[in-house]
Amino acid sequence: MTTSAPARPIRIAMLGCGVVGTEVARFLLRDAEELGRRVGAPVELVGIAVRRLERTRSLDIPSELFTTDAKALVTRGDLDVVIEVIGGIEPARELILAALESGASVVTANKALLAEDGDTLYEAAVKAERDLYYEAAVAGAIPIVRPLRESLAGDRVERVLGIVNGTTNFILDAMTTTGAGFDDALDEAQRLGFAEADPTADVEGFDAAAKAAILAGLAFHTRVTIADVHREGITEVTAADVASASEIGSVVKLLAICEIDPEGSQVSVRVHPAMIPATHPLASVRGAYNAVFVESEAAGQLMFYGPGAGGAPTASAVLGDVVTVARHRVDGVFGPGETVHAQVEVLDIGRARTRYHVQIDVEDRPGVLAAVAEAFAVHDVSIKTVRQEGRGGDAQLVVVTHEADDAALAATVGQLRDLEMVRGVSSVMRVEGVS
Ligand SMILES: NC(=O)c1ccc[n+]([C@@H]2O[C@H](COP(=O)([O-])OP(=O)(O)OC[C@H]3O[C@@H](n4cnc5c(N)ncnc54)[C@H](O)[C@@H]3O)[C@@H](O)[C@H]2O)c1
Ligand SMILES: N[C@@H](CCO)C(=O)O
Ligand code: NA
Repeated sequence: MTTSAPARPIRIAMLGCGVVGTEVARFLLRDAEELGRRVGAPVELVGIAVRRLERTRSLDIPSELFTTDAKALVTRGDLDVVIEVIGGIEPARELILAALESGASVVTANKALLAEDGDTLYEAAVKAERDLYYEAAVAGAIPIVRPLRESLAGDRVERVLGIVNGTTNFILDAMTTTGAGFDDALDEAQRLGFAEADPTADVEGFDAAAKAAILAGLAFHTRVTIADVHREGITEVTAADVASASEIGSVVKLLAICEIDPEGSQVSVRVHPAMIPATHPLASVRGAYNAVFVESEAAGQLMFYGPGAGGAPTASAVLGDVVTVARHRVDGVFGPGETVHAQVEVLDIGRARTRYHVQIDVEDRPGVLAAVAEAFAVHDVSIKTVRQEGRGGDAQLVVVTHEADDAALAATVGQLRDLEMVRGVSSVMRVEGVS
């Protein structure tokens, strides 16, 4: 009987040691022995690139691991895995490309880079015959990249609806629960540490748009970048919108929506606030949690739920990828890459179809309802329900439409605003998650 020689160690380097990196290093160092058993070879964290060494003193990580020369670390030539948790476009892109060229597989949490220029990275990984894994980039700890890329690879995904930004979900949830306006809810989110001092990327929907681009590419086997994603944030959502949603049995959520038409030739990828029925599974996603709701032909409806951010939860997703790509290195193989063969057109927002909730302040006199209904009719927008409430000499009309083109709805709203008996259109919001 012969016994095989012990496998050589898997050497891992990490770029960045911030919120996510600190937790990745902590678990990797603490659990190295157990992770090595799962991988089938010892795993060794051999270096961590940081911007400033002084900042590392307070961390419980051996000081000899740190370097400020990220380029030298990734090109040292003996690495199996490089973890990129710096974020942003450069130098992350340059370092990932250098790591792949030097023979390492890469695990990244960098949604911004993948959504802007994923192609360059995916192609470099294929050329280098190495892995590029990024479970942490979408919805943190929640397994969603791998389910789309592998588990659902034999099915036809029709729609993905995601709450993929915890900060905005926390704010909208607070507005729903307390009746607060956006500014007060944002202040509270910042005070509790759920929103950053500069909340732009979250509240303006940039973070969710990057994740939507990644999800759409995976779901529909095509290339989608952040430039293709229609984006609206939550800064314009008012307490009145939230109250109005509640009156129709709905809640307001910031959704990342990826849809394909039945012919499989056109996709819509968009991020905007929307009313969803309180009975929809996404409506019960509270606080800073994330969830991704997937509808596919054979599987039907699937929901993935959990913590979408935070150091330790995000480290869980990073380490899952590290174990997977390390196993591949031991076996001398690499995993499934991106499938981008589908020839689909990404629709302009004007051609996206959904339902709308429109709140119109009008004079309360004969002929007003008819004129309002006419404005919808001429643009081929069919009305599903109308509710009227008296307000002194004025009234408020709340119209919910059937499915219509976004451009047709915009033209309708334009015409309503021009009507002499209309005092204003106080809220326009899309309605999603209604079958
Ligand atoms: N924080 C989360 O909850 C979360 C969740 C999912 C994904 N992510 C992603 O993970 C990545 C890291 O996020 P984070 O929250 O840890 O950010 P962070 O700002 O806390 O950490 C990034 C670290 O990288 C360091 N850095 C910057 N440039 C560097 C360079 N040239 N060389 C070495 N180090 C450099 C910074 O000094 C900082 O310490 C980002 O891509 C982010 O989008 C974060
Ligand atoms: N800032 C993001 C976490 C990282 O993607 C959020 O609020 O969900
Ligand atoms: Na994830």
